[in-house]
Amino acid sequence: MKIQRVVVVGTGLIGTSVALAVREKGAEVFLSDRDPASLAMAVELGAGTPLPRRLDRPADLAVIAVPPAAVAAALKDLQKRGVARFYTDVASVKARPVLDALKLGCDLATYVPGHPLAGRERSGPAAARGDLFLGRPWALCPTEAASGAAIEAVTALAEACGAEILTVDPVEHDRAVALVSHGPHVVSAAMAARLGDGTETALGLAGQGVRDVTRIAASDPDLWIGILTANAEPVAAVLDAVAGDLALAAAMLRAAHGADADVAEVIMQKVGDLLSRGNQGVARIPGKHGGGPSHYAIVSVLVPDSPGELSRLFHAVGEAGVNIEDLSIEHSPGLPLGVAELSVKPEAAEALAAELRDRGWSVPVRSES
Ligand SMILES: NC(=O)C1=CN([C@@H]2O[C@H](COP(=O)(O)OP(=O)(O)OC[C@H]3O[C@@H](n4cnc5c(N)ncnc54)[C@H](O)[C@@H]3O)[C@@H](O)[C@H]2O)C=CC1
Ligand SMILES: O=C(O)C(=O)Cc1ccc(O)cc1
Repeated sequence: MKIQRVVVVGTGLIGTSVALAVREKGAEVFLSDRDPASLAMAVELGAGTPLPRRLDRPADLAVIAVPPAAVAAALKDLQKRGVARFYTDVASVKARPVLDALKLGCDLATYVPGHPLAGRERSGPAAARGDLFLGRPWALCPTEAASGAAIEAVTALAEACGAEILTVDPVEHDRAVALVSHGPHVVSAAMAARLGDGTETALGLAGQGVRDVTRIAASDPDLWIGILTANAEPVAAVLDAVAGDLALAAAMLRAAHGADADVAEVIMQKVGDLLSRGNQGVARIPGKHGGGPSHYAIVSVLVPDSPGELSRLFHAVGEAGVNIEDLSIEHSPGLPLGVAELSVKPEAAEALAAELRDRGWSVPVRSES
């Protein structure tokens, strides 16, 4: 099935990313948001046109991309207005929206709850990207009431976004994401919160490790309060287990400190066990399927920390005829250099690196996918 007309309600990060992805596949997209500024920006970005109060005929599918607690009411309203033949949502929790929809008397035959396991730590349409879902898991949680045609339509949406579909029961979904998404979010926030007490010197020494561990802690607290509230018990169970490991590690470190070397070595085995279990856990995370946003090659360039240097670099890349697909800048405060990581099409990377070196830029030999 090809979905040709899509309505997206909630033009934030996820809604606008879905809209951009299906637009790229040729679908006609109608957008709606309770915040006129979000809607205007999504339209400006080319994600679609504003949803009129009445469509001449229903869309194939409506995608509800609003906070979890607002999903069921939006579904009820859209179904009442007959906006689409089928409906889905993208909320990070699944059991609660289904229960709410049931309570509000929504039609569950045309509704297939969904959740793309892809996102960013930034909110709003400006952070959206059409390739956000490439190769990422997309959970579908159809209830028994869902019609085959509804499942087909929502499957077609996830496929059009380039995602890998996984069908899972809503309650099992929520337990699973407590482990792989919601628990990690709180752990990241807890570590990032410690940085509030850090001295300037400590923060000046921040390297990639602390950035990796705390990246998602920059996310919108209001959105996450809604997610955690709707998945409280499973998340609490993950946090208890993590807290147990951390408390044991702290106790062992104290016990080892000041103990005789041979005793300390035995005590530190316990901490070593945790680190080894950590290695095993990381190894269990499946690689991304298909080509995701990170299938670009990265060309790293050392950039002096002085005015105009980045603009000089971008000019040089432009002169080389290469498009920058994505960009990140690693810079530790106080250091005279930063590293600009330019994501470019893999076939352009080698020539770009050579061209930049010719122009006097320092480009360490490294290219990753
Ligand atoms: N942020 C992330 O990385 C991910 C978020 N999700 C889920 O996607 C949904 C949207 O999250 P984001 O796009 O990150 O949030 P966002 O804050 O970027 O966008 C949400 C948008 O919904 C609008 N909105 C809120 N209530 C509304 C209503 N009743 N009617 C119409 N518009 C309404 C807001 O004005 C805002 O523009 C949430 O349910 C979230 O759990 C799913 C995967 C990843
Ligand atoms: O930023 C990231 O890497 C994420 O993993 C974001 C994310 C947030 C919420 C979700 O429901 C799914 C994914």
